[in-house]
Amino acid sequence: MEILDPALQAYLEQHCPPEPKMLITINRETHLKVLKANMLSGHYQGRLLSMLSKMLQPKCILEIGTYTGYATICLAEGLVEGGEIHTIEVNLEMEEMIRKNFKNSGFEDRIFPHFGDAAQIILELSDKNYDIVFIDADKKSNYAYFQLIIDQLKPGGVIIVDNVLWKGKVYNQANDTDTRTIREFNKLISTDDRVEQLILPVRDGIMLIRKKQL
Ligand SMILES: C[S@@+](CC[C@H](N)C(=O)[O-])C[C@H]1O[C@@H](n2cnc3c(N)ncnc32)[C@H](O)[C@@H]1O
Repeated sequence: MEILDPALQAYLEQHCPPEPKMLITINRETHLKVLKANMLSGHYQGRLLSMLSKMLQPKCILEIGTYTGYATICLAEGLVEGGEIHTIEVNLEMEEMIRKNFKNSGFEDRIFPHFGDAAQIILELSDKNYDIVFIDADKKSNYAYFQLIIDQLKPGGVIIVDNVLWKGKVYNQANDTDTRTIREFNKLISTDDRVEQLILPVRDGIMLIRKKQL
């Protein structure tokens, strides 16, 4: 899932804050016990999520796609006093590990895990107003999630979307369904007047989407 030169990636990791101990444990355990461990955000991207969260000082965050909870904890690091993060995971087999990781994270009282299909659970959380939304689940639903949550995103709030460069395929000749879907998503966002957006060439491509102030 890397588009960057591995030597550059290693250099970036050497020059960012160290990975907290708890996250090293989750990272290692995910690689040992869970399939598709490359889905986990990892050290550098995790520190980016943490830094963005600390800069935005969110009161309420939504994450779509919990996996083993690594990014949830990174995002929780920036919550203001009394803030909360809701995170949604469809794979019920992950529940035990997710709950254990949150219990050990030091943020247990602020993290609210939800288990089920994101499209349904987003509707159940319709009373929330978000400062940050991290979209990192089934990529084909990215635009549906964007449409579902945009009205609940506060003006100035930020949506972070993972994997928007799709291993570099979006800007190459690739024409498979997944690549076309992500290309279309990137295009739709770049022509939406409600937001301004920027793609960062981090890991597999991170899009920052900021909702304009009214
Ligand atoms: C890329 S992983 C998330 C990684 C995590 N955000 C991190 O950075 O460590 C994607 C997760 O989304 C979950 N997922 C896929 N489709 C979903 C859906 N419709 N609703 C909720 N979760 C979904 C998958 O089961 C998987 O655990």
